[in-house]
Amino acid sequence: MSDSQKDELMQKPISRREMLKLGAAGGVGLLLGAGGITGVLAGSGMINTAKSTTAQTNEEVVPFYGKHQQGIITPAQDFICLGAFDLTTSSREDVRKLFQKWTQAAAELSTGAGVGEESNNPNLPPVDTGEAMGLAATGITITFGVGPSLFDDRFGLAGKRPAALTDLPPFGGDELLPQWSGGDIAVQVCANDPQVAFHALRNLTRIARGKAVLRWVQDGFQRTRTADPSGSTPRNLLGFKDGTNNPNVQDADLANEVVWVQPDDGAGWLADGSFMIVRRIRMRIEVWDRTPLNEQEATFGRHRVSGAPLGETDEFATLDVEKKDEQGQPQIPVNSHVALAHMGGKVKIHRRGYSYSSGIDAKTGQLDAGLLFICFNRDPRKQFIPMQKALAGQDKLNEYIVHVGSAIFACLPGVQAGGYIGETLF
Ligand SMILES: C=CC1=C(C)c2cc3[nH]c(cc4nc(cc5[nH]c(cc1n2)c(C)c5CCC(=O)O)C(CCC(=O)O)=C4C)c(C)c3C=C
Ligand SMILES: [Fe+2]
Repeated sequence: MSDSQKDELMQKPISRREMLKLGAAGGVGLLLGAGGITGVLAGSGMINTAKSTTAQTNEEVVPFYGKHQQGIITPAQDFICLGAFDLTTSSREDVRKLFQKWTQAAAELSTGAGVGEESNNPNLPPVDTGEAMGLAATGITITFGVGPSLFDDRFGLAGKRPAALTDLPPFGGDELLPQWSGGDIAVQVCANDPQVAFHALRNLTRIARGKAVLRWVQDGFQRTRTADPSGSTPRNLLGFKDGTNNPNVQDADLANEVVWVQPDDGAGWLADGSFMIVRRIRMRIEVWDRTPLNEQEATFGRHRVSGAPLGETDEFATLDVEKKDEQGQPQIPVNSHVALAHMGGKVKIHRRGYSYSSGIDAKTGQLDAGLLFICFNRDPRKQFIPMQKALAGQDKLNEYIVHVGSAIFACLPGVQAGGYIGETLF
């Protein structure tokens, strides 16, 4: 096995079954040397021999350490728990220490373990909160980002603010609420189990006590892999397949073009990181549910059942916004969501959003549900912002949605074992 094959193997989420198959074929021995399968699984975090708060077996472990943070181009897990924090300290050293502690905890949590050493001291609160005890890692990823406000005058970091970490401009139709917007730091936890995801954010919040407090938290979900083992494109709460024409960011060249900040982009410390945009977009579900099918399809520019562009039958058929029907009219309405978001094929973003459902609006009795839109891009000034400007102006979908929350974060580069997230900044 070549070094690059080994690297690729170590970066990929790998199931316990796959690891056992590899072991049987002798591949694991070759890869990791002596120690046997138990050593391999312990080393990979698939079973934890050191802590009693851990899972017995972990079906999927995504390695925490690497060139990039996980949770950005990692195929989306079933659940998200996204928290934005405000710092309560004004000491840069405190912030650095917080990131060091968070890095250690996140690396532990990523293996399916609890945080810290269990003390069993009856006179002290347990170190880990315990609700994930015995649960598998379920592909958990924890991703850290910093917002524009971190670069104000509190920490002496103003000179390091990347120009691309700009405050998002107001867009037409925005009805943003402060309780769903902004934040000094974002912690995105994704996992294939909601309790595993919640546990991680809760324990990271606990670690931050005295240094940072939660500003807002939003949970989200997709259909689970149990409901759709084939892993076809998930549907959003308006019933349409959502994610079909995402760029293939497993292609390293495309990911470098669309997602990853490059060393000469202007902020060297952020190279291999990415910009995350979060928009909490509420759907006017009750209005949509009274809308005829042909109108719904014209709104997106795609067929509801197949997900194909209008006039086509295959979900992955090329989106040709120039194509005319028999009457010489555009086959895909020019004000449809995809016609506008396509941006002539010249501007791309990597979308990684989740549906959310947060009860009802007490004033109207209507559902507070929609899309926790998340995208990653290399430079929001050239990607997300012009795209959202185009959508805010004309998108037919605007009749059925309203943006109520907004945030932008610079997701820090990945780290190797021994380092800490944010080491190039603090
Ligand atoms: C500014 C970026 C975008 C926002 C905000 C946004 C909101 C939003 N989108 C949907 C549902 C769908 N979006 C689809 C495609 C699509 N959307 C964007 C960007 C934003 N969407 C892009 C770049 C694309 C791809 C365009 C292309 O080149 O084809 C689709 C179609 C299927 C797909 O390709 O994913 C759906 C469905 C909702 C419901 C929503 C706000 C609530
Ligand atoms: Fe969209």
